[in-house]
Amino acid sequence: MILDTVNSPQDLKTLTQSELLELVGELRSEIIRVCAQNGGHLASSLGAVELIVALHRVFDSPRDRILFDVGHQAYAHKILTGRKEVFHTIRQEGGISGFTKVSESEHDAITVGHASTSLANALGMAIARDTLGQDYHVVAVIGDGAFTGGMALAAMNVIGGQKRKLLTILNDNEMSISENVGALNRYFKEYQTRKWVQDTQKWGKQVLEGISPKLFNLVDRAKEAAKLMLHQENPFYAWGIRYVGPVDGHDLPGLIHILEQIKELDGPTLLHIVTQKGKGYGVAEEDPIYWHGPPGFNPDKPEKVSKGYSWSAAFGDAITELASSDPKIFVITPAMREGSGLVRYSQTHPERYLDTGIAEDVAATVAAGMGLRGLKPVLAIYSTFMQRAYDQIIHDIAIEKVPVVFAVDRAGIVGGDGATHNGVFDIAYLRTVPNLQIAAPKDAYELRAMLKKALELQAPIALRYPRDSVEKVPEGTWPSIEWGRWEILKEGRKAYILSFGKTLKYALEAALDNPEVGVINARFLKPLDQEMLAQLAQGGYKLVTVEDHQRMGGFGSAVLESLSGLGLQAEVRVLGLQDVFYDHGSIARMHAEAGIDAASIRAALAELGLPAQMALRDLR
Ligand SMILES: Cc1ncc(C[n+]2csc(CCOP(=O)(O)OP(=O)(O)O)c2C)c(N)n1
Ligand SMILES: CC(=O)[C@@H](O)[C@H](O)COP(=O)(O)O
Ligand SMILES: [Mg+2]
Repeated sequence: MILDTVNSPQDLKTLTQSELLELVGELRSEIIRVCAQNGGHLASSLGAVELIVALHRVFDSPRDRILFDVGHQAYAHKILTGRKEVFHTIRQEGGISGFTKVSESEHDAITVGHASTSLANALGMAIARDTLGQDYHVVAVIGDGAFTGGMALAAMNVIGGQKRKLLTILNDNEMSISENVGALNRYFKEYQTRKWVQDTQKWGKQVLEGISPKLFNLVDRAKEAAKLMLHQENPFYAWGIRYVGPVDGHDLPGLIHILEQIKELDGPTLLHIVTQKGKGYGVAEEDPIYWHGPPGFNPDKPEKVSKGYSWSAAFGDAITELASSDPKIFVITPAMREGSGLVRYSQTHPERYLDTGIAEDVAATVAAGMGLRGLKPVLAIYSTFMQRAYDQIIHDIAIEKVPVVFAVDRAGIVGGDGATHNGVFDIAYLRTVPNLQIAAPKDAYELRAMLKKALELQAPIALRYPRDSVEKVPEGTWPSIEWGRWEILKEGRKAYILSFGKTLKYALEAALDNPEVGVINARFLKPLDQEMLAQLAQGGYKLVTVEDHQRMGGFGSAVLESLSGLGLQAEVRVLGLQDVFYDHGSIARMHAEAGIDAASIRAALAELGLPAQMALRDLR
């Protein structure tokens, strides 16, 4: 195995071309083997293997900074940069991250997981390099999906204006998680099919063979001048960025050659490479959507597995049904059709469905525009990605109470994706926004009831639910709900656990067999059910609040603030996530570590003088 001899990128420098090609195959096998075990971002990583080998052959990491947007395509980079022995631990508890992470390796230039940040980061590094009088290369690798993000496009604008030496590699596989969308995607597709583009590529390749970097510079300038006439409408030229491409991103010798040439060029350059998502693994090439981030599978007999009935599916089914009888409903996703459970909706109501690409900010403001003009927009968005739309939520939606319903998925700790993807800030950042209501259903029945009612109320309302499975509800079931009222799930004589959503199960478990302790489904997080809260305080009940969200600024804080506002006192324990970032790993274990699981609730109750009546349970 060539891979056995490669312990750092330096080891690539001495390999022959055929050894490098062999290495590409070995890397693919290793990526497939480990993704089969752990799950992971398979298709994206398979598509970037040649590029990563070429980059480490030509550039000199960690001196040169190589930035991977999202970081989900960088598995080969991890293996080649000293992590092959631990690669099998990727995304596992205590193992390496599924994305690049500065604290994990000196070769990881940025900590990432959210899309479209690489270019601004790269520009910052280029500015730091120039300001400090240093000399190294900065290379940003960004996918066509991540390129649809406003951050990437706005950074391009600054990069073009700055004219600093910086290489952007656009890894174009025509896919985001689902098919990529938008005008640039259309442009690139069409651009590649033009005969003169293909001819110039061939010509360019021939001319480039065997010429010195100096001469290349001259040829490049001449070519550039010629191209400028042809490429009149090329957006990169308009931005003042040298465009090279499109080139075959799986032609390793070709890539190495072109990178060696481009490396010498001054100013900002964009290399456009064309790759295939899932390259080298039949099933992933055929269905890169499923194999974007599959759970574990049998590598010899790769089959799709059902991930069970998820909250996302429950939302998707409910909104599909609702939209069938309400022509004003319009659903928006920022590039998360599959993850948000919207495949069925997008097929049933294609005329009332919009994928904005990775542009959460735009998605929120598009929803605002729709809401202002008579539609009932529903923005399906992951809690973690909604962070990108905070200003829009305040400025474009909340101030004027524009009726936008937010279906906030992946709320809480998410597991394998780790700190960048945990949806643990949304209550804190949303509850400070006036006019915005927040609710969290306990099951799919409540989700349906809340969604229907939220659309009737015509107000900005966020419904949050976790990355989890949920019991399916028969079609046509539309329970009603008393809006704003909490629900007593179990009566208690001395204390109540207030919780909602996923952590209700811990609350029920902790209160089981303990007649002193009751459980309340505190499903309305803003506004809180002040009436019930006042009754609890006035009744002298002790309270424990539990949430799968940061303790600071979350639901428990809201309870304390409300009590203070009501001029009431109660003995309260607030259980929530600690003031730290939670990495990838087992959700249950992290809940235990954070102190929000059933055992932690019991401990909090014991502190309040309500020890669990374990004897009863243990006797059974
Ligand atoms: C801000 C943000 N929104 C959404 C996502 C979810 N997401 C992760 S990868 C991806 C698609 C990226 O497509 P591309 O950059 O072309 O990479 P590919 O998977 O095709 O290699 C999306 C939408 C994210 N990581 N960050
Ligand atoms: C890299 C990225 O952001 C997505 O691929 C994400 O990992 C999807 O998460 P889910 O699996 O929860 O949809
Ligand atoms: Mg792509």
